[in-house]
Amino acid sequence: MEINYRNKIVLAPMVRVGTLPFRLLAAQYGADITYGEEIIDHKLLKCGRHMNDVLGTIDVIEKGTNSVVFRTCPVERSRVVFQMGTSDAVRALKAAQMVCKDVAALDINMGCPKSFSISGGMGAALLTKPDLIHDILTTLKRNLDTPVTCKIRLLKSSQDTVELARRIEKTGVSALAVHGRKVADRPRDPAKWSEIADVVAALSVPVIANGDVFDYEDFERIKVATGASSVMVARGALWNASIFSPQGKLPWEDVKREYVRKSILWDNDLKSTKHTLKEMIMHYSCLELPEGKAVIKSESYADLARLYGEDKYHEHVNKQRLSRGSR
Ligand SMILES: Cc1cc2nc3c(=O)[nH]c(=O)nc-3n(C[C@H](O)[C@H](O)[C@H](O)COP(=O)(O)O)c2cc1C
Repeated sequence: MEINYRNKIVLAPMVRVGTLPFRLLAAQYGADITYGEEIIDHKLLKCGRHMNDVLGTIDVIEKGTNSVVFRTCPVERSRVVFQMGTSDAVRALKAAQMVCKDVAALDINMGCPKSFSISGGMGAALLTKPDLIHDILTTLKRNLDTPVTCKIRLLKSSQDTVELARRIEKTGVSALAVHGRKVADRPRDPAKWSEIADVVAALSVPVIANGDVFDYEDFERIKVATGASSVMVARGALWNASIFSPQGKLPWEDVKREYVRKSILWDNDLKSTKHTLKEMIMHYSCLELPEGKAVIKSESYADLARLYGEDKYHEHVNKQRLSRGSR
C-alpha cells in the first residue's frame, strides 16, 4: 500500500541510532513515519534475509557473521522507511530487492556530507550529478513496487535547489525530504526554512521539511514557515524521543529507560544502544559523571539493565526468549 506523506511527523534517519528499538520508541510517542539508519548498498549485497522466530523479526544479516545489519518487525511495516546509500543504479536496485518487501518505502540519502559518503560518490556527492540521481531513482521506480523517496540538502542557491528538486519530482518519487542546510553548513548553523519554502512552492509532490525542530510546537512553526506537508526531526528526537507527543515531552530519564527496555526486548546491537545512550547523556549531562562512565563500561545488557534498574525486566525477557527458542 502506498504510504501517505501528507501531514506526517517523521523520525529522521540517524546512523547508529535509528535501529528497531529507537524507531518503535518514536512511534510509541507519536511519530507517523520512522526512517532507519542509512545502510550502504555494498553492505546489503553481502547480506542474507532471515526470519528470526525467537524475536518475531526479519533480520538482514551479513553472511558469514552474526552481524545484524537491519532488523525490522511486522508492527512497523506500514511506517518504516529504509534509507540506503548508493552511487549506482544497478547496485541500488539489487540491494533494495533484499529489503523492499519488508518496509513501507525506500529512501536514497543524497545529503550526507561525511567524507566516507562523498569519497564513495554517495550522499551529498550525488547533489552535483542530476543525471545519476535520475538514473538511480527511475531504475528503482521502474523495477520496484515499493514507494521511492530521497533526502537532499540545499544547494548553493535556492534556484539550484529548486531546479534539482523539479528533476527529482519528475522521476516519480513519492516524497522529497529537504534538510535546510548546505553541504558546508555545520549542525549549529540555523536551518534555512525559507529555502525549503522555495522548494515546496515549486513542487506538487509532498515535501518533508527538516532542520531545527526541537519541540512539538516547532512542527507547526516549520510547516507554517515552509508550507511543507510533513516534518522530519533528527536531533530533537535523539535527545528526547517523546518530542512527537502532542502532550509535551516526558522527562528524559523516563524516555531513556524505555529505550533501554526496548533495546533489551529486541536484542539491539549493544554498541548501537550504548552509542545512542551516550548521545542522550552528552546532551543532558556529561559522560564523565558516573552514569556516563557506567554506560561506557557496560559489556552486556545485564550491565545496562542493572544500571537502569531494569534487571527484573531483563531476566523476564531472557526467560521468555529461552522458552520460545526451545519450542
Ligand atoms: C546522529 C545523527 C545521525 C545521522 N544520520 C543520518 C543518516 O543516516 N542519513 C541521513 O540522511 N541523515 C542523517 N543525519 C542527518 C539528519 O537526518 C538530519 O537531516 C539533520 O540532523 C538535521 O535535522 P535536525 O536539525 O532535526 O537534527 C544524521 C544526524 C544525526 C544527528
